[in-house]
Amino acid sequence: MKTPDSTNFDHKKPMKTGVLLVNLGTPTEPTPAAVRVYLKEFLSDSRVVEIPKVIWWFILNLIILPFRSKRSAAAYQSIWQKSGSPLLINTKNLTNKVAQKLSQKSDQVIVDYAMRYGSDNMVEKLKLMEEQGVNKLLVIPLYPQYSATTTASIFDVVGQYYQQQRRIPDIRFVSHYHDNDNYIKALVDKVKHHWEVNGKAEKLMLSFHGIPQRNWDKGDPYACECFKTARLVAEQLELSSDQILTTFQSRFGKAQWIQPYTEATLKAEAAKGTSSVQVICPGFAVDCLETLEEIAEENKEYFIEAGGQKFEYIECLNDDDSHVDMMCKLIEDNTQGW
Ligand SMILES: C=CC1=C(C)c2cc3[nH]c(cc4nc(cc5[nH]c(cc1n2)c(C)c5CCC(=O)O)C(CCC(=O)O)=C4C)c(C)c3C=C
Ligand SMILES: [Fe+2]
Ligand SMILES: [Fe+2]
Repeated sequence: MKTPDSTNFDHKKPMKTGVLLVNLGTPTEPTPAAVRVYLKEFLSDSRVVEIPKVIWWFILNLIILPFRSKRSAAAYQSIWQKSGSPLLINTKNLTNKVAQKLSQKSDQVIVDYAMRYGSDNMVEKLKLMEEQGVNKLLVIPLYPQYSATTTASIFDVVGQYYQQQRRIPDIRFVSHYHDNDNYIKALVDKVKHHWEVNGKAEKLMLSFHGIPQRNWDKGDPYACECFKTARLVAEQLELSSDQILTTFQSRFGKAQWIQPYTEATLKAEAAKGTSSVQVICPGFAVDCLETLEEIAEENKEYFIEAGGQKFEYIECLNDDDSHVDMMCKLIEDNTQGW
């Protein structure tokens, strides 16, 4: 029993700041069984699919999971690396470099990554923070543009976790960084570097992951933030409106998603005589299935089959120095006063 005389108070323990970089998550293996487990958790999140639970349960379990797990597993197999899923590898690499850079300034900051779905989940990592004596916590979803489907879902887990805890740290949450100067500059520099090495294509496409049009109509600011990112990048690259294409990929299901669609735009551009495009995906902090397979493989094929000559994919910021620097600055800005 603790009393005012107890000697086991922890007032003298060092105060640690924890930084959790959170990404979507990925299957543990590129097999239909592992992809099924991952998709089931992901697509059962009511932030991701807003269809009433009972109806969605039947659609998900009887139609989507049996077919999609096989199809997606084949896609994952085409990009899988020796040490695992690109999304996981790239997220770990970025985190390690950010941790390394921040450790040069302070030994009281702990940086880790977590995944919203699947392994390395957020609860596990939040517990680990607590065990290491973190009493100030900064959570950064690795989504530059806010969406309820992604960012808010991460917030939900933080809320649910601390609902079960007696002791809650100081908590800060970065809900977006779509117009952050250093993020825009990192994208601009990435494109400029690509131009220096490969020359300039006729058009630069900025392809973002889509969301349902209904979500936008109901107030999700995601599309507006994507268009703002694209506008800022185009301005700094001094591209005119006919040299830049802002599009949305990864449509899921039959409902209308935000447009223009990446696939339809590439086909239309090729058909009207555009011979070369370069594509970058600024909504993804690191390369993953949606960029390496869907854009660099599948959409490249659509463009070339429709008559295009040259299609170049420009990688995500991944663990580039510019990305590490911008993340460190974002962390410093958001831990002011701690
Ligand atoms: C970048 C932001 C993302 C938003 C917004 C987003 C919304 C969203 N996604 C789906 C359905 C799927 N997405 C899938 C993969 C996937 N999605 C994102 C990011 C966003 N999703 C990433 C980074 C990835 C890649 C994961 C990896 O392992 O590399 C998939 C799984 C793959 C597949 O079967 O195609 C699905 C399904 C919905 C429905 C949605 C918004 C409503
Ligand atoms: Fe997605
Ligand atoms: Fe996809």
